[in-house]
Amino acid sequence: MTATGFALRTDGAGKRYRKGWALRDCTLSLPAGGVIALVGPNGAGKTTLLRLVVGLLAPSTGTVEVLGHAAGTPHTLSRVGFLAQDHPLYKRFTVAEMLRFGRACNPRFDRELAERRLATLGIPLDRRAGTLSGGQQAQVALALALAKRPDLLVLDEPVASLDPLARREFLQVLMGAVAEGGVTVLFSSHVVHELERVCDHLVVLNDGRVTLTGDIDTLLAEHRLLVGPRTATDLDRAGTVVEAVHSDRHTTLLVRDGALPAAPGWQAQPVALEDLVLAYLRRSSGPGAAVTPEVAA
Ligand SMILES: Nc1ncnc2c1ncn2[C@@H]1O[C@H](COP(=O)(O)OP(=O)(O)OP(=O)(O)O)[C@@H](O)[C@H]1O
Repeated sequence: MTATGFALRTDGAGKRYRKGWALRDCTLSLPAGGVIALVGPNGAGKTTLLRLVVGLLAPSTGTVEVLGHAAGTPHTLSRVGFLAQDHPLYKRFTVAEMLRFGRACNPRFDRELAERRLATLGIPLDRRAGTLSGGQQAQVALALALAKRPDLLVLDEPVASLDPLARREFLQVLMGAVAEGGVTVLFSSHVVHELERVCDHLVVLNDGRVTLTGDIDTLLAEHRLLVGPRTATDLDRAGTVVEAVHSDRHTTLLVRDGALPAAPGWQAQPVALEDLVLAYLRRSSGPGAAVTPEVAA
């Protein structure tokens, strides 16, 4: 646990490259413990945010606090593990050599733990990393990162290049490590439909801005799909309309904290996490809000 109980707190954090802003006005409070998913399309700013968290970049504006201390300071560096995109490994090293290397670089490195994990997965220690499958390389990189016994483990799109089976196995190992306790996981992903099963918190980024964040169960409880006749007259009780979709005969509203409209013919349905994320992404990508003039009027 941290002094503040937060794994990550940012306040107005932004990062500007020469070309422009990659991340703007990012304010987050994410609790320690559990799994946090960072979701967004290509170029949304996910890698930039993760690099600020692990101290590889300094913010241009605002602050980034990790485990109760400023990111990138000695307090945090030894307690944060980072697995970059494509799980970079020294391809000519054997797995055993990489474990020795990890031990030499990190005083907290738990080599026995890594060896146990790799034995369970049937990954031989005498194989060179370059000869392992993509899924096995990802598992070796994860075992190395977990052996550092970090309080916060940050993974940049760890499953993007893996097939569905390898992805599932990777996430299982990750969840097992979280269940053993002591580590908060922050990872970025494009694969939204698997997140509900494995994540506790969600951050959605689009075009460098946070468009949605919160506890996943709470977000799903707060949002509903309201389906009714297309020509609705009483929508004033529909709460905050995140998105409105019209077919010839029906209107479907994704609402936050919204009661069913009083007009006849309306039904409420739960929303799936993937649909929720996609609606917020469409909303923040579009020219303004998703509430069409027809419905908002
Ligand atoms: N070193 C850099 N110099 C200049 N611009 C950069 C640099 N790194 C990222 N950017 C720009 O910042 C924006 C956000 O990039 P970032 O890599 O953080 O997004 P991302 O969400 O991780 O994307 P992806 O899913 O494609 O990896 C993009 O417009 C990108 O072109």
